Amino acid sequence: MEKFEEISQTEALSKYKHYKHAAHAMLAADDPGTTFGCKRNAVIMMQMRFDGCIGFVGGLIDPEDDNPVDGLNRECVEEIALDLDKVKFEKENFLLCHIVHDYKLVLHFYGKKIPLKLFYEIEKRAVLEAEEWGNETLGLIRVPLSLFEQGDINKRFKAFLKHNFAGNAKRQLLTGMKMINVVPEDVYNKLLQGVDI
Ligand SMILES: O=c1[nH]cnc2c1ncn2[C@@H]1O[C@H](COP(=O)(O)OP(=O)(O)O)[C@@H](O)[C@H]1O
Repeated sequence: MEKFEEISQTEALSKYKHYKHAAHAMLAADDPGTTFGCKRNAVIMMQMRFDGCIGFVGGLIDPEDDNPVDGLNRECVEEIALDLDKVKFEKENFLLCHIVHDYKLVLHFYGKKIPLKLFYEIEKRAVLEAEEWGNETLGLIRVPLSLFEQGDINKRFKAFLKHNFAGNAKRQLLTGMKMINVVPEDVYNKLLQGVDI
C-alpha cells in the first residue's frame, strides 16, 4: 500500500484531527528568461532543509488552534519572512492532502503563482530577514524547469528529482505544478518524460 494516501482535507481535519499536521506550500512564477539558450519557463520555490532534504516552505501546524492555512502563513513568516501584505496563502490555494497512518501524520499542501518580481523580492527578503534562515532553512532553491532542444531534453529536471526530498515533497511538486499550471501542458509533459510519479 502507498505510504502517503490522498485524503480529503475535511476528513483529515475531522477524523484525524488528533494526528500531527503539517502544511507546506509551493510559490511559482512564470519566467520568460533563458539559461544557455534554453527557455527557463517558470520558477518554483523550494528549500534546502536543515536535514539536507529538499522540501517546500512550511512546517508543523496545530489544527486545534486554527485553520491549516493560517498556520502555513505563520511558518512562511518564520522561514522566509514572507510579507503577508504582499503574498498570503488563502483557503482557495489548497491543493492536496495526504495522510501517513504509520506516523500519524497529515500533510496539507497549498500553491499559487505570483509575479516574478515578487518571487525575487521574497528570495532576497528571506536571506535578510527570516528568523529561521540558516537554522531550519539553509537556502532557497529554484527548481530547474528548462528543456533542451534536443537529446536528453529534460535532463536538468530529471537530475534535480534525484535529490532526497522531505516527506512527499517530490509528489507534491509533480502534482502541484500541474494543478496550478506552472508551465504549459506540453512543457509539463516533456519535463516528466521518463519520470516516475
Ligand atoms: O515539503 C514538504 N512536503 C511534504 N512533507 C514535508 C515537507 N517538508 C517536510 N515535510 C514533512 O513534514 C513533517 C514536518 O515538517 P517540518 O520539519 O517542516 O516541520 P517543522 O519545521 O515544524 O519541524 C515531517 O514529517 C517532514 O518530513
